[in-house]
Amino acid sequence: MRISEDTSSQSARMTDSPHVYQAVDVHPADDDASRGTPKMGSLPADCSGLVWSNLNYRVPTATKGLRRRAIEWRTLLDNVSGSVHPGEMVAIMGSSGAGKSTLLNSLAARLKGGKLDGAVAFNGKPRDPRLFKKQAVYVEQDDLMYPELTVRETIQYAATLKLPARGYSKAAKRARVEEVIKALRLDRCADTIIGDSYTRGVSGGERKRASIGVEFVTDPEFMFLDEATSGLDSNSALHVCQVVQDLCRDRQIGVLMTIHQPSSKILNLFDKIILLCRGQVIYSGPRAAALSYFELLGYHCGQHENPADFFMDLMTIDTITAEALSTSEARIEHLVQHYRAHGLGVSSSGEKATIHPISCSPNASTSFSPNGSHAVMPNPSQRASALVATVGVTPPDTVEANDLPMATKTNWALSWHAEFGVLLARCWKAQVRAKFAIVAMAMRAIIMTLFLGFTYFQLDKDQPSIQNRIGLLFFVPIDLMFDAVMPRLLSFSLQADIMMRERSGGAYRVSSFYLAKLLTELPFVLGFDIVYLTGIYFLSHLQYDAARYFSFLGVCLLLATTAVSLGMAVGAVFRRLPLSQIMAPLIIVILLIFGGNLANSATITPVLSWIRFISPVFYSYHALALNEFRDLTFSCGGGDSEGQCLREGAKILSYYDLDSISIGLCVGLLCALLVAFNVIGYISLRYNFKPRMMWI
Ligand SMILES: Nc1ncnc2c1ncn2[C@@H]1O[C@H](COP(=O)(O)OP(=O)(O)OP(=O)(O)O)[C@@H](O)[C@H]1O
Repeated sequence: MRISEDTSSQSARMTDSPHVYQAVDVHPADDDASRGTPKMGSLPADCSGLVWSNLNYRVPTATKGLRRRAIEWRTLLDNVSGSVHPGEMVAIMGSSGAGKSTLLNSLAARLKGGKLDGAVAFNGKPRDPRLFKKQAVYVEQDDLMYPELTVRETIQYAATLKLPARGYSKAAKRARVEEVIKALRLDRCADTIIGDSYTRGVSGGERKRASIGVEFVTDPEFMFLDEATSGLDSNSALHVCQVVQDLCRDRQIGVLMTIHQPSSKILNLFDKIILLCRGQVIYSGPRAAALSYFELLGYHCGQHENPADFFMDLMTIDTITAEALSTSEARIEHLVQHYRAHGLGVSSSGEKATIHPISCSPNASTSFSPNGSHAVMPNPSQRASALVATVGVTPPDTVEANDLPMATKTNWALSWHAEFGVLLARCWKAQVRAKFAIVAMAMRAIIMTLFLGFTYFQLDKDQPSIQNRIGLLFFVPIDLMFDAVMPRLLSFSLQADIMMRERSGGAYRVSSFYLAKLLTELPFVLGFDIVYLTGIYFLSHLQYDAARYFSFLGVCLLLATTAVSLGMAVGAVFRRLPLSQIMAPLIIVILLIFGGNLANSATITPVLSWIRFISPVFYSYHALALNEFRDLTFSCGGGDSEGQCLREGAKILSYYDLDSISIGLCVGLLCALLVAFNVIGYISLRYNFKPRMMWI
């Protein structure tokens, strides 16, 4: 690439030479003709596809001074305009940090925070949040899917949950899944599990195509893809892009994707490219015309050079030396300014004509002049006004989709019961296939049974056995708490992220997901707990009495259920796995300090002593102790000369301050905590995992 020319001489050439402009008159006749699109000058009434104008996005970056809080704003998108029409595949390119994802997210209404303004239209109208969520799908960079499910099952569940029951019978949904599998060339791996870093599943390219299939199954009109080729080898990347191109052409859907340094083969698949540098456009137009455009500005792409590398070099800010830095900054400034001032060039007749990004016809110049003559959109604000005037886009205030009144929300594809059934089946399938987790739970149950059972083996009814019983009955609730809470965090985090992605397309309700998740966690936890609790009950020789055994089991299982709910609540409240993994043990430790054994509640400051009332350990420990010690008599061994022997169970309970509440009350309050934790978990899941959408 030769980009070392003096930019002032380039400017001079650009502005002085009419020949240059003639050559840059990039109206690919074949493109227009083949698509039968209207020519410039006659803006079609139906401006199909996605059109945006003058997007500006700023984020607050810093506050200055100790007293005065002055917010600094950083501009991430600066007057960005463009369009993607049906059947068109468009790439957003730029170096790292150029703003590619920011632009993609702003168009997909997925930005979080900051200030966005400008105008966006879809099919000639402002985007309707409830419709756009269905019309346009977003394939995220991280392919979040259940690792235990096969490709076919993954796409099938997406179809079942997202395609409306009215209009799609079960057979029609199955047929649609097979169609998608075929279109994405996933036949060979359709029955292979997705897999993850622990379990081998499909390849990276297949995984990406499966992830596209999950979104494409709803037959969208538009597809956003974020870095669809990242992490893939060149062949897989090409394959993914070819598949996307086929979908785009066959279904006439618009495709906008961010891409990092594509190979020349991949680049050639795109109809248009948008080159971004520091949030500013240096080129937006037909891919085929880009090299001529830069050529005429004095930047030559070598014959054997990959054009994508050439574009990347053009956009790279060279920070190696001060001189290189100023040269590259000057080059970029010049490219930005030229693009803003002239668009892509002027017509061969000498009139200025822009192939303007907010064109309503693919690759055609846009003119808003009524007589149809070529005209330039002189400046960004005029372009925005023109878009407003011609396609009726009035930038509304930013709203969040979930803040819309109920009446305007999207209808759910399935009834609550049907949705719950599908989610329950999916969660259950994923749970039973997580063999590693099941084996680990079984091992834990066996090890703890043997360890505790033989530590407290066949307790007598003498004085030392009082301490052992107390220790065992306090330890069991602690162990159940850790065992129920900690493993829940990881699976909850992954599945809640999947839920958020699915809900951003309006797939299902939070309540059905939450209940399905809770109910699929319980059978394994409670099943292994029954084995473990029964083992230690009989090995340690707690009271051999059916009623007492079932009370022991009942209280412990209620505690385990409460703890599973606590685990889900912690995962939902703290949102991020690393944070919830730190907070969960902290919360458990606090609850066990106030569990009634380690600290005497009478001596604790009232500021803290209330914590025992929200501690499931406190209630379960009390209930288990009451269940065991009531009516039990202990021997005093060598006599009771000091009068310190504790003979009756009632006295022992009183001595340890365990007789203040009844078993019934403990059970009732444990149930209250169970409900409270689930309410907290559900509300937090609803708000912390809410897909935040920013509409303009
Ligand atoms: N919310 C935010 N607050 C502050 N800066 C942000 C925010 N979001 C993005 N940025 C910054 O904006 C710039 C553009 O980010 P963006 O993720 O769009 O870049 P990108 O071109 O997609 O980069 P990459 O290819 O490395 O993913 C980056 O410098 C990034 O640090």
